[in-house]
Amino acid sequence: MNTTNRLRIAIQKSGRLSKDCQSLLKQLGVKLNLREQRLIAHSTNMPIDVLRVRDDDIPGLVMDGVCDLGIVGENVLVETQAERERVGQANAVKKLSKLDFGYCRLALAWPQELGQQSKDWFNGKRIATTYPEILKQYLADENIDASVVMLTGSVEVAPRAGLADAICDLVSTGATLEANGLMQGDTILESNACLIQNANLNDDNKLSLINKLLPRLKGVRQAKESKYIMLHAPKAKLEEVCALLPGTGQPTLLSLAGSEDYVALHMVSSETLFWETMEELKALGANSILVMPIEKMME
Ligand SMILES: Nc1ncnc2c1ncn2[C@@H]1O[C@H](COP(=O)(O)OP(=O)(O)OP(=O)(O)O)[C@@H](O)[C@H]1O
Ligand SMILES: O=P(O)(O)OC[C@H]1O[C@H](OP(=O)(O)OP(=O)(O)O)[C@H](O)[C@@H]1O
Ligand SMILES: [Mg+2]
Repeated sequence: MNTTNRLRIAIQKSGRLSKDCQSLLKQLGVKLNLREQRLIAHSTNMPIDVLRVRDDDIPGLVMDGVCDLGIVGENVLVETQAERERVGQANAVKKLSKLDFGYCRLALAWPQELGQQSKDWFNGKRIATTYPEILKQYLADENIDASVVMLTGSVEVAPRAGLADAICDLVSTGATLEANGLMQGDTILESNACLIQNANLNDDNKLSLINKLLPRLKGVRQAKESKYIMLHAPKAKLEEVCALLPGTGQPTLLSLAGSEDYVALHMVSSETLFWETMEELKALGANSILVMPIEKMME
C-alpha cells in the first residue's frame, strides 16, 4: 500500500503515452522535475509524486494501492483486469476519465496473400498476441476454436516467422500491418488512454487533491475542443452573421472606434469555424475574422 501522504501517479516511462502524459500533467498545473533515468519525479508545487514505469505495470500498481492514480491504455487495463480476475487477485479500479490520446484498436490480422477470410477460418489456427485474456474472451464469445500464442513484442512478425497463422495486435494508422504484409480483420477492442484511481482510496487530502485536478482536466479538454472567434461584422447583418456562428454561446459586441456601421464580435465556440462558414461570413460583409485556440477554460 502507498503510505506516503503525497499523491502517487503512475505514468508510462517511455513509449506511446509518455509525452502526452507529461504534457497533460503540465497542463493540469503539476510542475515536475523530470530527470531521464529517475523512477520517481517529485512535483515542485503540489504534493504529487509521479512514478515512471512500463505501461503493463500501471493497472496493477493502482489496483494494489501502490499508486493512487494511473494513466494507461484501456487495452492494458482490460487485459490486466481479466488476468487478475482469473487468478483471484484484486482488480478493481475507479475509471475517472477517458483521455484524448493513445487511441488505437486491438484487431485481428493475417497474411495478405490469403485474401479476405471469414471467422470460421480461425478454427484450428494459432493467433499471436500480447493480449491473451482479451483474445480468449473474444474467441469464446464468437465460438472460435483457435489457440493463443503469447508474445510480449514484435507480434506483427509472428506469421512470417512461422510462430502463428494470424495475429491480434494494436493498430492505429495500419502502417505496421501494411509493412508486414498483413490484412486487418475484426476489431476486438477500441482503446484510449484513461485515468484510473485506486478503488479503495480513502485519504481525505488525496481525494480533495484529485477533486481539484478533475475540473482542471475537464477544462483542458473543453479548451482543446473550443475556439475563440473574433470578427468585425456590419451592424445591418448582425443577425445573419450570428446565425452562422457555431455553438450556442452569446457573442460579446464591442463598438469599433471610428466606425458607425461595424461592430467587433467576440465569442467562445465549442467548435471550430470551417472555411466554408468563414467564406459565408465574408460574403455577408464580415472581415478581420480570427479563429484562435484556447489554452485553459473554467466555467
Ligand atoms: N500506434 C499507436 N497509436 C496510439 N496509441 C497506441 C499505439 N500503439 C499503442 N498505443 C497505446 O499506447 C500504449 C503504450 O504503447 P507502447 O507501444 O509504448 O507500449 P509498450 O511497448 O508496451 O511500452 P512499455 O515499454 O511501457 O511496456 C498501448 O498500450 C496503447 O494503449
Ligand atoms: O497502426 P500503426 O500506426 O502502425 O501502429 C501500430 C503499432 O504501434 C504500436 O507499436 P509501437 O510503434 O508503439 O512500438 P512497439 O511495438 O515497439 O511497442 C503497436 O504495438 C503496433 O505495432
Ligand atoms: Mg508494455
